Amino acid sequence: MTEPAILIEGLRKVYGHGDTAVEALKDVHLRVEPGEVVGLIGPSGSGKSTLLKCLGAVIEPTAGRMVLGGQTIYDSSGPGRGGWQIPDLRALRRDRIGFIFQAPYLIPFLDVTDNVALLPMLSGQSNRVARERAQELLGALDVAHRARAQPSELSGGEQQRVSIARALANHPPVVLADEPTAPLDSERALAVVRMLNQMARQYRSGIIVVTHDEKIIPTFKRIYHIRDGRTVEEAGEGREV
Ligand SMILES: Nc1ncnc2c1ncn2[C@@H]1O[C@H](COP(=O)(O)OP(=O)(O)OP(=O)(O)O)[C@@H](O)[C@H]1O
Repeated sequence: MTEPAILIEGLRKVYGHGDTAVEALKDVHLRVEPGEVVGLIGPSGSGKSTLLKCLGAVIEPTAGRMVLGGQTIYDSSGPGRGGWQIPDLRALRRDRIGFIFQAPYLIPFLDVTDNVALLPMLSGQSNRVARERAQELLGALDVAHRARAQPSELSGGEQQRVSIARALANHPPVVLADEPTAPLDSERALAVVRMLNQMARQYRSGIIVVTHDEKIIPTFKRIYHIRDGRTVEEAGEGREV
């Protein structure tokens, strides 16, 4: 059996201490295979952002285990006192996790190619390799013709496609997408989902999409519902897009 792209077991996160402590995640279990896109759905305050922040190594969980691309990154029962199992969390975020947000957040003074090539360059790839990767991804996402444009010259949909290319530029085993389709109309929202599925298959990434968007929820084959800090897995409709 292949290693899952993402494996989370018994994840718990408590904010604060004593009387004011908030147990945002109580017992989260989740598994995403390479090439798979899963939905993460839950009401406001259920713990979705907290889970993404733990997975993205932005905040430290309180207990449990997280494995990304076969490597244990956090284990509260791990060696020593338990906790993070890798020394350089910044390198982990840069090299192994792609982030897609509701807004594209492109760097306004870099052109489209440089926006995508920046991360591979920061990870030590040569200029030539980083630009080749950027061109390949821009082609796959149908924005190659805008490669030399500035972000301000692009439509909203084009900017979002460039932000997807940027998230995939280091071929990360894990991509975390936080409400990536919220501002888009139905057609564009479904196009983004189609691209995420295609990119997941092509680069063998596991993708988690946090969403409230009724337009795209029927497209997931598997959905994790999070309620009151606990996850429940459910088969989705898996509608073709
Ligand atoms: N930094 C923090 N300090 C204390 N409590 C927090 C902090 N961040 C989140 N919480 C609490 O943790 C719980 C889960 O919050 P979280 O933001 O993860 O939910 P969410 O599902 O992402 O909600 P939304 O859909 O509204 O963004 C909530 O009760 C929230 O008030």
